[in-house]
Amino acid sequence: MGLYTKLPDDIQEVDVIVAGGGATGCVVASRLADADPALSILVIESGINNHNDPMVVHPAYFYSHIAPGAKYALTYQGPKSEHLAGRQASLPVGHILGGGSSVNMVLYSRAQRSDYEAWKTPGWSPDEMLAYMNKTETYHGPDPEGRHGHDGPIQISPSKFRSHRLMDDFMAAMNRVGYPELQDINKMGPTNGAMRTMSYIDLEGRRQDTAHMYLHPRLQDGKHPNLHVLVESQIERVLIENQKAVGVVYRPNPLYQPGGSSRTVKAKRMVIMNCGALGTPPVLERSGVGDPKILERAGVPLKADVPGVGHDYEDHQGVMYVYKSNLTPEETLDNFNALRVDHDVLIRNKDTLLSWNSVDIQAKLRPTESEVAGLGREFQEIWNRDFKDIPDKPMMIISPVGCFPGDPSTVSGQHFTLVAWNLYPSSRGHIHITGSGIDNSLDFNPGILSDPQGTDVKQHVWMYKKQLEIARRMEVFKGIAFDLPPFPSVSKATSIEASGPVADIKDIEYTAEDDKVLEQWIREHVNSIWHPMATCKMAPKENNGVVDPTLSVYGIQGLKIADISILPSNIGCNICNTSLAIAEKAADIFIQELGLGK
Ligand SMILES: Cc1cc2nc3c(=O)[nH]c(=O)nc-3n(C[C@H](O)[C@H](O)[C@H](O)COP(=O)(O)OP(=O)(O)OC[C@H]3O[C@@H](n4cnc5c(N)ncnc54)[C@H](O)[C@@H]3O)c2cc1C
Repeated sequence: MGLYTKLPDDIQEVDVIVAGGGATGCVVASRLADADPALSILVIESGINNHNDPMVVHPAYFYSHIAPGAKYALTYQGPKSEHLAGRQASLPVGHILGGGSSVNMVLYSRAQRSDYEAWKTPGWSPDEMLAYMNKTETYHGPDPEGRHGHDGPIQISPSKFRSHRLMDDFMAAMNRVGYPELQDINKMGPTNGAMRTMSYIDLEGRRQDTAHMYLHPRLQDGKHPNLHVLVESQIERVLIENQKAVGVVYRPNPLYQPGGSSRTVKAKRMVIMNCGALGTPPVLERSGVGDPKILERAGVPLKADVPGVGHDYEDHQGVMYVYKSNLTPEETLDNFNALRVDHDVLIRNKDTLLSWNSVDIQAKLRPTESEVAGLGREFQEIWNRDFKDIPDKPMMIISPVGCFPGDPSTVSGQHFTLVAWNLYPSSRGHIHITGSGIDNSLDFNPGILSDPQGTDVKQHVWMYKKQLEIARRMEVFKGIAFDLPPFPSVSKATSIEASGPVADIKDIEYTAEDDKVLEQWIREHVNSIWHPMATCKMAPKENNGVVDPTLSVYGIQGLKIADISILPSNIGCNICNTSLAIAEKAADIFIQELGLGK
């Protein structure tokens, strides 16, 4: 048992290898270890150990994880894209034990009932998934309808710090534009309104990543002698013999241990892929599992013809709208992010600010029928097909963020940001290998706004207008801090600031010409909102599926996937909750298949 940076020589073979120790990998390994302490399990994680790291434990450090050069994240960059006005989209993912759960924004957010219904997969219905969501959590919010878990390992609590003026003001502005406050938008019921957020933190305000909540306690309790965790080590490929996964080849990660050489570990019973939506497809392809054309181009011998690998990448796409405000430095995270306060003192004093992810409200919204009609015929068709008759399906999430989302030392004054992102874009991307080695570059294209009908950008046109109407009705609003789209000077769209009481503000009117300008501006500003998924879908093989409902990779025995890459289709939320539920469900499947715990 133990956590290693170098695997002891005597561990040459285990029962199960968990490839990737991120949000899902830590859950799967822990549940298998509980089911049978005699089962030998090896988790192999590319990043470093996260144990008690203050930058992990305190959610206020979130912005350091998405900043350029972030220590605990890997940034994937797409190609220059005409759909993004020649820009390259970039996307950080967790690269540390606990993966995304160690670096994410700790926002607790669940998918809609209709999301799981759309999967149409036996065993994965909304109610079956709800049981697994509940298994992960101990919910400290009001739960009159019994929709949450109350004895799981992950605590869900409100932040100990709130920016009250920003929070209450945003909620009041939401009401003014017609959206109600809801007690719980995460109960898998109808939603078209806003709630005060809950976070993946305990009552002390500490992050609840899956390494700290699942893995570390089992490594330390003396009851899981066969649970091993190797960090700072990259899986190069899965070893496949006679169409069966029999182990992995890994190497010390040169970022932390330069000059190391590759080594093989055998798995007697199962290899479980948990490298995430951008990590799992390249490992499969280097192992010979994927689209024969891509493998041939990369010089990898084919082991299983599974064309869906790395295909159909989905994500959420957002714009951050930054506003000047009359907030005080005590009401935003800017001083913290700009190191204008002494972090050691905050930590020593257990300051409540450390528990704050800067987001106090999350709203899931739908446009009205007349707003839909205003977005054109093509969008109306998408709406009629995908949204109209599914009333619990939101089109956007919007949240007020209590800080400047870049380097705050480059600006003066206090800001707030409205982050608005669309939930079910039609655009698709991909991630593939270009060569057989782990150091060969990846062909990654998130495909943002690349849908041929051009309706994703229309969603953003609606979101731009809606978020601006909300911002203008906030008492803390003191003008925009982003470059206004270059509307014609005579356009009414240039008159943002209104005089008089917020209750009297009228909506801005836009012309068709304004909308064209807006579309181009959105292409210049939109980016991924850090939710890569669906690159190894659970779906029939002929529909680009990679795994069946038991999470078995088509054509290879003993090879499973249990991370967010298996999502059959997009979900209307931040995606950690669904990742955790997938991991819990996966563990139950594997425990049964392995005949454990009998
Ligand atoms: C910046 C950011 C903010 C987010 N905010 C939120 C939020 O507020 N709320 C929410 O619900 N969700 C959020 N998410 C999403 C959520 O964290 C992810 O959906 C979740 O972590 C996915 O789990 P996973 O196990 O599939 O992948 P990951 O958690 O990414 O784990 C994959 C792991 O595999 C490792 N790995 C990859 N390749 C290899 C290899 N070859 N060998 C060995 N190890 C490898 C990685 O280092 C990583 O630790 C956020 C994500 C990010 C990146």
